[in-house]
Amino acid sequence: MSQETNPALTTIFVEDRATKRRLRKARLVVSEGPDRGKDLSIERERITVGRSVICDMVLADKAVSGTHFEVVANEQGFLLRDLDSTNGTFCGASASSEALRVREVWIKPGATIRVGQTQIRFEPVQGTVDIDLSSDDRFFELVGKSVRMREIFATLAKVGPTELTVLIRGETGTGKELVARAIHRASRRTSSPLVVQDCSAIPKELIESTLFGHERGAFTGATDRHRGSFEQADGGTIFLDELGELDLALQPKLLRVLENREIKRVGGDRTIPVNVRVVAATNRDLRQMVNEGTFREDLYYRLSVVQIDLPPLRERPEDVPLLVEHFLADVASRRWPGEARRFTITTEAMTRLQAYPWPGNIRELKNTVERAASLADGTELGVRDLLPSSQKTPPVPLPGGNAEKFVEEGLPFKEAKQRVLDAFEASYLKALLDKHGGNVTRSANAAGLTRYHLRELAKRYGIRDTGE
Ligand SMILES: Nc1ncnc2c1ncn2[C@@H]1O[C@H](COP(=O)(O)OP(=O)(O)OP(=O)(O)O)[C@@H](O)[C@H]1O
Repeated sequence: MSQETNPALTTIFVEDRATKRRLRKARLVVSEGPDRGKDLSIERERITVGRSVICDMVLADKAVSGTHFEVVANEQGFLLRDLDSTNGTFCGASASSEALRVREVWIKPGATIRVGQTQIRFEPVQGTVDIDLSSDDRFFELVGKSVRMREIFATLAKVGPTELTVLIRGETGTGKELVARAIHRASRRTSSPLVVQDCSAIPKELIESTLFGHERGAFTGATDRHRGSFEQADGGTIFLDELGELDLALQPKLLRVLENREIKRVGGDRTIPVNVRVVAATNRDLRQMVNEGTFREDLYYRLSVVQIDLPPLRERPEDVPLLVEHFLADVASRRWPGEARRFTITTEAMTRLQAYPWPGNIRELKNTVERAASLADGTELGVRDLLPSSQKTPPVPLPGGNAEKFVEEGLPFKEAKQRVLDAFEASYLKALLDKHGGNVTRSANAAGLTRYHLRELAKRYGIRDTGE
């Protein structure tokens, strides 16, 4: 992958402090194909092109996938990334040169992109777009000083007080629930309830009645009338966590609530109006699921009015010191209430924490720091105290048998489940890739995963593949 030197995003500093980001404008122009003449100005950090209405540039070409490719602007340039399209994305320096099928490539002005029967030119445009950064290092309970987090804080400050539906995307432990809480607290709904509903934690047959409630006698065991999460959240906010796990059959019902703001209890025929703001989160790429037909396009369209992409902690190590300080102060105030005693941490230990990739993100960092501080004899923490849990303890053996241990340790359900899942995903992927000689295409086919999803997982667990 050859790299462009001209950054698409530049950070502007005032006296050592990043104050805003500047995006170099560019545009995509369709030069051949059914949509000839269509163009899209790139004025955001990420744009998607494909046949689906959820895309920023919608193409009519039948040989183009639902979400075909994206262009991401960052400090290195504009990155073109194929989104696991069926017919591939091809790129050449100009229309006449031989185009190469690409998975990820830095594109330069004048580059020609071919998808299906369509040819698109990538062109520079005069001018820039300024992206605001918050001047604060926190937003309600969220802490972070990195440019990416302060950009998110600025967005949250803007969308919080509105009624807009928000979709939060991020790996596990990146703070999606905390973002949802912050949105609720920044809204005018803050004196009404925030109802948190983890869609992956409810058995399939109960999800409809959990969300929308049921009438007495609606099904065996429904001895009383039950108000669902939407009714409970009336006047407030509902946070639908792990939305990617929501059964396809239930998705039209959720869509109806978003469109009409009314629900029907299971076993009832009365429509009940609900005044609820919806914030949803997922650790999956829902665009990809739309492409695969496992997530409804119209529902995604409704949900993604505002999208917040939470970066993994390994991409913002500059946030680690502030987070560590925040968690240590928390433990100190619990351990020595009313006293000024504080924990400190050696420079070497902090450097190690910043260098570690944190697959469990902030949740893992928080647990590591809190455990070390709770067990420490003194107030200075060194490298030995702070070895991340995953480096200290042997990998968790697969399910069964361990549940009692988790409970005994007082591990929250979510975290215990995550540990087992992580261990499973890592060993499954490793075995899968080993079996297929590191070949991604064959491994993905054998496991019924998309190449894109498989590569994302491999990246997360630091498992090497051949890239084929
Ligand atoms: N920016 C942050 N500042 C302070 N604490 C944070 C931040 N982000 C996450 N945390 C803490 O890390 C833990 C995990 O956060 P949270 O539950 O919001 O993550 P999540 O993305 O919703 O995880 P999952 O996908 O597993 O549901 C929580 O204890 C939360 O308080």
